Amino acid sequence: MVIKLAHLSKHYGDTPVLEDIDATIEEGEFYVLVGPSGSGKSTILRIIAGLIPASGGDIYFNDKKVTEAAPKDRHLAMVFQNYALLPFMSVAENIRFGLHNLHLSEAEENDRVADALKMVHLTELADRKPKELSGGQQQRVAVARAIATKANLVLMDEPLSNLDAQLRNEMREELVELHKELKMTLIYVTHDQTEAMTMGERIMVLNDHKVQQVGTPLDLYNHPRNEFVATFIGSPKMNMFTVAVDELGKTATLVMTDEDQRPAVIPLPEPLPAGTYRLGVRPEKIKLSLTSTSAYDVPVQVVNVASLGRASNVTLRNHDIEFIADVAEQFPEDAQAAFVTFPTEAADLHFFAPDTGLAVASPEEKAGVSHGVA
Ligand SMILES: Nc1ncnc2c1ncn2[C@@H]1O[C@H](COP(=O)(O)OP(=O)(O)OP(=O)(O)O)[C@@H](O)[C@H]1O
Repeated sequence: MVIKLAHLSKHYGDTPVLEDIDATIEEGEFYVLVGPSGSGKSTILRIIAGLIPASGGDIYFNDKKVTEAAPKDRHLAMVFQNYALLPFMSVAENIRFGLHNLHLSEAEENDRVADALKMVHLTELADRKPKELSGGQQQRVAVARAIATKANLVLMDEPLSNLDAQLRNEMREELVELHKELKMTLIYVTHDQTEAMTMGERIMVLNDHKVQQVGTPLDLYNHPRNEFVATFIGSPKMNMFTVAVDELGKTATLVMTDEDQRPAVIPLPEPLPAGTYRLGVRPEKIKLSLTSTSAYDVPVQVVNVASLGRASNVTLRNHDIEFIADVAEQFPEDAQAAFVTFPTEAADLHFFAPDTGLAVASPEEKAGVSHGVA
């Protein structure tokens, strides 16, 4: 099923919740809606399901307009955060209950329940009541109930958020596998960018009632089209600096309030018009060493070393600018001072206009390679 959202909007009274949302979700795609709390993700899902009306715009399923269609006529399945299992019914009965509206023969119902149970590895627990299951098992029942309907479109709203970290990881992998097997169109809501990045084939990033960017995980990571996406996607976050590009457009200097040390000057791989920019640099692109190694490195104070075992996230300060280097080694925890080298590859330097927050197009993008909005 191909889902199209055209100029979708929603407001409650004067309060806007969604503004002009455009998207095409392809047949069989695992499509993730991600954004901070209140950005309107669940509202989009509920409008697609027909549970709430849009204030404006249209929805199409395979080119058929369904904007006004009743939920039962949309033939989709939904998995909610709270699972919504019926407590007095067994696991099998809960799954069967989801088939009620499809008017299948009893034999067909039995087959679908058995198949769904097998797919989520719950055959053994078919006769248990939900309260006799762990959180992860309850989640599996909710997923089984959705897949037993064989709906071409499945909507999931933060389905893993009640699970502990390890179980959440396992369930992420299981859902990705299940989707590969069943190939239904899946629209998945999460506020967790890691979840979006690990699961989604394409991701819509929402903020401030609007679509910020749509792309594959690597599109968003490598080519964020604005400062919001740049800092929302990735962990630890992309570092943001205010820099001044010189008259010749050949260097960017970190703008600092305290001028008594040597400023950080970054040679630019490609010239930029002179002026003030916001510069984003991913923490793993900042080189850190205990001794000075080049004319371009910058002395920094070490504020904190967070050891992850195989890597360290090191918080650094230069004058009043704090930023993080993510180094693939165990950095000495007692280090007080170090030297950083900023990257010099164009791909690792993300420039944004300070007023609009929009990415300053690289020559590649000017040549027409797009990392589009919708
Ligand atoms: N019935 C309602 N009346 C008024 N405002 C509402 C109503 N339902 C939702 N909102 C508001 O709409 C905005 C978007 O809500 P929505 O649930 O879609 O956000 P979300 O991105 O899914 O957030 P979360 O991750 O917290 O669930 C919020 O600011 C919310 O307060």
